[in-house]
Amino acid sequence: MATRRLTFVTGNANKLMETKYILSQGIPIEIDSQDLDIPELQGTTQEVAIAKSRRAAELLGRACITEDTALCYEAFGGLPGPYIKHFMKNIGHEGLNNLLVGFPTKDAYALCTFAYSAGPGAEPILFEGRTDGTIVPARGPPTFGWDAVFQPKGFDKTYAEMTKEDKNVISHRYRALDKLKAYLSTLPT
Ligand SMILES: O=c1nc[nH]c2c1ncn2[C@H]1C[C@H](O)[C@@H](COP(=O)(O)OP(=O)(O)OP(=O)(O)O)O1
Ligand SMILES: [Mg+2]
Repeated sequence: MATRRLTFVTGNANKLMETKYILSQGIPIEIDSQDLDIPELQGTTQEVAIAKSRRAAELLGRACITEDTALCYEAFGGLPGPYIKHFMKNIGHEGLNNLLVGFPTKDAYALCTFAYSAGPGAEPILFEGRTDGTIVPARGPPTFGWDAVFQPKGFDKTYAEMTKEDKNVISHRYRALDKLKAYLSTLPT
């Protein structure tokens, strides 16, 4: 099978690393990356993902993938959702816990939305992956975003405490990439 090449438009080195790792397990594909400054709109996770994909393909001038990660609190009807980056930056792990003081449920889900664009003007195609979990006081290395405060359901470790092999077979990103992989394998290389 010929190796497919695809550009991942992202400024996040950890996302890129996990994505390369997960995709390398399935299909012959080479991912390069471009860090383009793309404004992220407000809206649903799908609206945010579609707008980013469209703009990335326009700027790049060819096919690409983009990815948006949301962290959705059940107690807040899915917020912070796609705005988690700003919450994380401004209030940190402790703040992400403190938000939930007084709320009956600490349940949250991580939602990954990959978007594939065949090129400028093409309609983006979305691939979503969701992992359910709970928000807990930080445990594990603070290397990647909110990994230390998210404990997936059925595990006694946070994402940050898990090995990459373990996180990358149950994560929101893995589940979305599983669908993207299946789609890519239907396209000509
Ligand atoms: O598996 C993850 N485990 C923990 N934290 C994570 C994960 N995946 C994304 N994150 C963080 C990064 C950022 O604070 C926010 C998503 O924001 P998001 O706009 O999608 O990412 P970004 O701006 O860093 O990179 P990009 O250039 O691809 O938009 O959640
Ligand atoms: Mg971003």
